[in-house]
Amino acid sequence: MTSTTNDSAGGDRAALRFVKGHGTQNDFVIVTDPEAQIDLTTPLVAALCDRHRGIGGDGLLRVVRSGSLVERGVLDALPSGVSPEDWFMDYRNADGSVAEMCGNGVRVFAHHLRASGLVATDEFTVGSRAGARPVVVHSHDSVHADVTVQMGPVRTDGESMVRIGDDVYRGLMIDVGNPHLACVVPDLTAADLAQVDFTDGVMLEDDAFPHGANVELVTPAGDPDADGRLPAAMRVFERGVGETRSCGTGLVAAGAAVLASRGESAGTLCITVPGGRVEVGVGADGAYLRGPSRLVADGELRPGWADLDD
Ligand SMILES: N[C@@H](CCC[C@H](N)C(=O)O)C(=O)O
Repeated sequence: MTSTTNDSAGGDRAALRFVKGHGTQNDFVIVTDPEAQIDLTTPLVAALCDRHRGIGGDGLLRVVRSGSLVERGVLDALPSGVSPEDWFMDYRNADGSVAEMCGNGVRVFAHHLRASGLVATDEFTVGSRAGARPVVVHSHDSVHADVTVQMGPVRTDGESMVRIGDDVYRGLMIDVGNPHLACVVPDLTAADLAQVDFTDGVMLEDDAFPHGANVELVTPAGDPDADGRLPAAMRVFERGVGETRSCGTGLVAAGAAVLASRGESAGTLCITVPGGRVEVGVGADGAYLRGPSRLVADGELRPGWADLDD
């Protein structure tokens, strides 16, 4: 990539290359910055992810060497299991806020590493703020990939409620590296789920999530398929973004919540979201997420693109 320095949202004075990709239509702007030279300010990220004045995306993935983030003071220390030479997914939400993990993001990130030649093997580790995330790239070309991510531990921390419009839903507070409220609503058909109106956002219980949370509504959708996977349908409202068409960590939280609603702690699910379908596995050793990645475009931002005052 062309290196650039950004002193503010409007301070870029060199062309900035990017790749655009998505995982089940959870879409990302990908910026390769191995030595962490870009000052990823909140306004800069928000402008890049803005669908009107920037490229547009649910989030931004910076491709950076883990050790560089520590050297530059972006991270205080390497997260658990992450080596300085590992590629690190420095994830930001569309509003510019930092999040610990992004499951769909890791699939797209791994695809980009593999397709661009930054990584030459199909199995490697991606660093994230939530820790190391081993990946397997089952197949890939320059546009398509099929990727499994080991998503680490899934922790349930009790129950809480959320108001969405006039309705209140109860769910499990689940940590998948980032916080979720996963609400299983068994009597909601897939058609009812599609009608839920997120226009006014979601209202979480006071003090339940000091750093906010992502909210999933999930409905079990019948008997296991021929591979023993439980079908389910999910919609999600993401912290720092709004409603998205998919959320990988949310899919894992939803899968764990569906299993818990059946009195089970392990199993596999095939979950449909507005943007596609993924496989989720939950077990004593942690969870995995398997699904597609698409890289759709390469581009270059023009110097001065982010000037906000004209
Ligand atoms: N879309 C992501 C989750 C991104 C972070 C989330 N919005 C948060 O703030 O925790 C995924 O695929 O997991």
